[in-house]
Amino acid sequence: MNAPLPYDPQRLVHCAGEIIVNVRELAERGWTPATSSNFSRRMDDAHLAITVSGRDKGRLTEGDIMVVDMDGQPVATDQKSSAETLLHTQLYKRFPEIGCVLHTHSQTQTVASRLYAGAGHVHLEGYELLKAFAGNTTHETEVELPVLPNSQDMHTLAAQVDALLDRQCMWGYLIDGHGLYAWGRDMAEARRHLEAFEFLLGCELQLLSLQPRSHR
Ligand SMILES: CSC[C@@H](O)[C@@H](O)C(=O)COP(=O)(O)O
Ligand SMILES: [Zn+2]
Repeated sequence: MNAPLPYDPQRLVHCAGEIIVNVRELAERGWTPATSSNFSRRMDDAHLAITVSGRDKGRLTEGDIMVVDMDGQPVATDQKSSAETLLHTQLYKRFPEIGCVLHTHSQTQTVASRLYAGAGHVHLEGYELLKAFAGNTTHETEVELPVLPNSQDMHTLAAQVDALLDRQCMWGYLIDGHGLYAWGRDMAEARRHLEAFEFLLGCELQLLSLQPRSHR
């Protein structure tokens, strides 16, 4: 007889369904090219539902979502979770209120990460859409979106993220030449944050391209 699952299977069905529906829409916008990107949803205090590594994120089905514990270990499956699982679990472990982490590779995010890697952040100020970030109530505010150097070593990346989180409250970060991580208390909030970053980065890139070369 099989051992009982340490999580609620109905919760997995619910979380996987949310991931599949939302990620399909993000993929249709071209934000998950060539199997890139990864997505997760907190199931309970000890488990998250996360995409299996290497899958085409535009065609996810229930079999492409698996369960890992807060140390990133697969639970009741021999599938391999996202290569970037640690960047998800570190957020869930640190912030019990976080319920969803979304990582995408749109062209806007990738170009912005290259342009602002030297500065180490993208400064966003004066936009009405800054109110999309939880806690902001006016456009008269500033958000610094950090840009981290890329690494294939997840422990190096996670250490950089932890150092940033020690210093500032944030809802996302860019990785140079790579993409964007954004999160929130639930899927709707994480998606709102992701879409807001995408829109604001697009605005900044367009403003830059409209500036005369002498002012750049
Ligand atoms: C296809 S290249 C992108 C990957 O290296 C990685 O950055 C990524 O986002 C997807 O990795 P995955 O292991 O499928 O979660
Ligand atoms: Zn990635």
